[in-house]
Parts: sequence; structure tokens; C-alpha cells
Amino acid sequence: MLDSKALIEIRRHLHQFPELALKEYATSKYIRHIIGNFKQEYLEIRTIEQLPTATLVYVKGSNPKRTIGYRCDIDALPVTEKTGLDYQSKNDGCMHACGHDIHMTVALGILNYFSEHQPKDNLVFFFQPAEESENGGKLAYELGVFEGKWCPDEFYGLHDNPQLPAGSIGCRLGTLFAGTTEVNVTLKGKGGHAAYPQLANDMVVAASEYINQVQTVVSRSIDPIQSGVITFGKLSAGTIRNVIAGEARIEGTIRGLTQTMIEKIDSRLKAIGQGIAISFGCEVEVELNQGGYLPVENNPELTKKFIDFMQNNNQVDFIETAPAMTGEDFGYLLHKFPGTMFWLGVEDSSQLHSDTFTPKEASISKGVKAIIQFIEFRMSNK
Ligand SMILES: CC(=O)N[C@@H](CCC[C@H](N)C(=O)O)C(=O)O
Repeated sequence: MLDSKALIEIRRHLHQFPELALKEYATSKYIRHIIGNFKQEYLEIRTIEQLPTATLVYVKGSNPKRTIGYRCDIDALPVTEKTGLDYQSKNDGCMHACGHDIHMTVALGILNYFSEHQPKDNLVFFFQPAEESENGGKLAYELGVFEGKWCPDEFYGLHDNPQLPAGSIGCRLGTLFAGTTEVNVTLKGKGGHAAYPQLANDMVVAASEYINQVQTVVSRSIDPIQSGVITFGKLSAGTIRNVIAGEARIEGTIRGLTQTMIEKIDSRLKAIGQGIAISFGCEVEVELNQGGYLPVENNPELTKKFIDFMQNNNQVDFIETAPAMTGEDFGYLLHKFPGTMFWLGVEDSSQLHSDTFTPKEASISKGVKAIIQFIEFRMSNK
């Protein structure tokens, strides 16, 4: 069984070579290499031609009543790491700033254990590309990856959480994470000389107005008891100070804890786009793409079992958490299969997606242990 030193070595390797969504070639090669060193007797490794960076592993149960799925995500973010760690990212402008290196290592630790201790039920491990964007979970589902013996009766997955103590487990009944919609707004007007605004149609001003008006959506259009977030993380326009920009592009993300909320915000963003087009006499295209980022809704029965198990396990520090506005395309898979998503505490003062994010590695072995214990408990259950 991989000890904590071996797990940390794996995690540090993964951390140094992060790759963006659907480009995780070295990552998946490394994952397969590590799995290739495990005892193979109960394992079947599968790759998918149309989703080449995905890896699935089937573990044959000794007396199966069901197939339990376990998913982890493998992609990284376009963030330049500033941790200064001696194992910091060697891939410029790319970082495991959301802790997917931790997720992969935990999954490998669990898989390693079951490769040596044949489980009673069948297990399916899914090392999923493209969680941060590009809808890897949905893509896999639509390719029919989970058909036949690869279809889990129940599916589990975790996300790391820097706000929780290292190695603790957090979860809740109901919605754990928000649904998200990616939004891209393109505004087209007319470029020109900075000195002659009357002859041009300035899209820096129109884009600013669009962004300002959108700030009223959460404060004025939605029920204050419910939650919604709109963040524009990227704005681009223009080439130089003295040329009026004829085009602007805004990229953002919308979050809501219910699908109704997401749809309500989506429709307001479209309507504001139409208003800006009329008032500025320009073209405004509002593209909305939810992809597979549906709200992460935990299955009540399975999640109750999960929470009861973790709460009654004196080796686990369990924390009941509030819903979070993070998104996860595991939400899509949980709309197809019953299951549970939960947090693994990694305790850090930096938040997810920050360039100084440094999860505590002690959380890895604790997470592996707690999840193995849960899977064993689940296999002993009807
Ligand atoms: C856990 C986490 O941080 N997930 C990402 C998921 C991204 C969703 C989608 N690409 C979007 O930006 O809307 C997050 O940003 O919450």
C-alpha cells in the first residue's frame, strides 16, 4: 500500500507538471504509469479514443452487489504559480491552483489499496479531464463511457477545501455546490481616432456600461433570500491609448444554487445585452454555456449514509458545511447517477484558484484512509 511519503511524491510530481483542460497528456500518462505499477490481478485499465486524456479503471469485486464509482478531476488552471515551493509548477502560466493534484493522489491511494485488497463490490475509477472548463464529465457521459459494466450504481467524488482543517471531511445533504453558466459577451461598434469620438462607437464605454448594469441583477432581480453570483474575470478591448476600441469582449461566470436561479440570471444578462445594443447602437452578442456545470445535488439516501458514517467514525474529523458557490461538472454526473460529493479539508490561508494556494499534504493520507473506510462500509451494506 502506498504510504504517505509515496503519496506526497506522486502529488509533487503531478503538481510540477500541470496541464489545462483536455490537454492533460503528460498527466494521464503519469497516472497510467503509476497504476501500471499496481497489482493488476483485479484491475482493467481503459482509455477512450475520443477523450484521450481520460482514464478509467475497473476493479473486479469478489462478490459484487453493485458497482461503486469514484471520480477525480485532473486538469489545472491558467495561473502563474507564486508559492516559491521547490516543487512549484514547471509549466509556465499553468498551476494546480484548485488542488486537482491532491484529488488525483487521493484517488490513486484508494485505487492502490483496492488493487491489493480485492473489494467485495466492483469499483470504477474515473480520472476525468476538463473540470475547470470544457465539461469533461458531460463529454465522457455523452460518449457512452459509463455503459455496461462501467456504469456505476452510485458515484462519489471530492473537492479539496482550504477553509477546513487538513484531512477533515465536509459534506451536507442537498445542494453542495452551485450550478454555473459561462458567459461571453462580444460588443461590436466602430473604432476610430481618440480625438474624434463623435465619428466612432466606443466599445470600452459600452462594455463598462454593460458590466455596471449587470451589477443590478443580484441586488434587484433576484430574491435576496436566495443566492446568486456573477463574476466577470476577463475583459479585453482595444490596442493602444489613442485608438477608440471598436470591439470588446467580456468573459465571466454565473452561479446559482438552483437551476431556476441560473436561468433567471441568464435571461437578465441577455436582456441587458439587448438594452445596451439599442442604447449604444452597437451589436451585442451574449453567449451562455452551462455545459455540464449543473448544481451539485447530493443524493439524500446515499449522502445520509455517508454523513452518518463519517460522523460516527472517531478517526474522522467531520464538518457539516454550508452550500458553496464553487461549480463542479460532477454536478452533471450526479444528475445521471445517484451519489455524493464532499470536501476534503486541506487548510490553507490562500483560497482556491489563487497563485499562492498551498494545500497541506497531510490531508492526503487522511483522505485516502477515510474514503477507503467508507467504501468498505458501503460494501458491507445492502
Ligand atoms: C471547484 C471549482 O473551482 N470549480 C470551478 C468550475 C468552473 C465552472 C465553469 N467553467 C465556470 O467558470 O462557470 C469554479 O470556478 O467554481
